[in-house]
Amino acid sequence: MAKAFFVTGTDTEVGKTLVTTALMRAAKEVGKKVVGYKPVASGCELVDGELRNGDANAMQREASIPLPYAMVNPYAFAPAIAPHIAARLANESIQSGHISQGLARLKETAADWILVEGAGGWRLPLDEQHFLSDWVKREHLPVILVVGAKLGCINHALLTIEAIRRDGLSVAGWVLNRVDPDMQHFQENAETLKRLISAPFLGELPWLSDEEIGYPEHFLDIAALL
Ligand SMILES: Nc1ncnc2c1ncn2[C@@H]1O[C@H](COP(=O)(O)OP(=O)(O)OP(=O)(O)O)[C@@H](O)[C@H]1O
Ligand SMILES: C[C@H](N)[C@H](N)CCCCCC(=O)O
Ligand SMILES: [Mg+2]
Repeated sequence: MAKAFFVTGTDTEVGKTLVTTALMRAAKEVGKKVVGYKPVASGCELVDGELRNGDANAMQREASIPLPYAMVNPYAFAPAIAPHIAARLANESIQSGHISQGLARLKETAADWILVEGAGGWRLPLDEQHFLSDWVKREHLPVILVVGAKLGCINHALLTIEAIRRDGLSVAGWVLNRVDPDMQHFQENAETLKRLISAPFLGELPWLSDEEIGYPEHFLDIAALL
């Protein structure tokens, strides 16, 4: 039976995709078959008549098993805006049942691990009544938190962890990602986060150059997830 993890972040653009693909690569290095799932994506381009998202493309590329695009990303919206607004503009509704069906199909593959990347942060609306976190709750997925190291991230990280746990879910691990190379007192902030976060620390990604960004898995230790 495949093990699925949900990757969330302290915000949008904090490195969820970079970390998700790094986790996929790290899992493959220890012999796991891994696939990725991006249930809801906004910010997509039309390719051969199908809307495609960069995050989902990257996860499709890293998968151990070749998958059709729609299996990786069932909900794709063109504008790079909050997905529930993009859905409304497209006269579509995001159904959590359909997202569950997609996950169930991935569980039927030979994958050992399924890495599910959220959109935005933890409390991401699907419509005016539902959140993506409700779906994660329903699926009982352990959560991996990506903390984008920038001023304000301590508060965002602690509140996100509080919310995940109040939702009855576990924080399987967290990653510190240096999204801002110019952050002042990075080390002191990192020490504070490590002291205050009581969940397995999976590693720290430095600000990566164009050459290094292809190998982000070397900064992670996935032992706590195995
Ligand atoms: N450690 C890093 N070093 C260099 N560039 C980084 C690093 N982390 C993230 N980036 C870059 O920052 C951008 C945002 O990262 P990423 O797309 O992984 O964020 P995200 O949280 O998945 O965003 P979204 O909410 O849109 O899904 C990307 O261009 C990525 O390559
Ligand atoms: C387009 C962007 N990169 C993300 N995929 C969507 C982020 C939505 C955030 C919604 C919110 O919480 O305000
Ligand atoms: Mg992403």
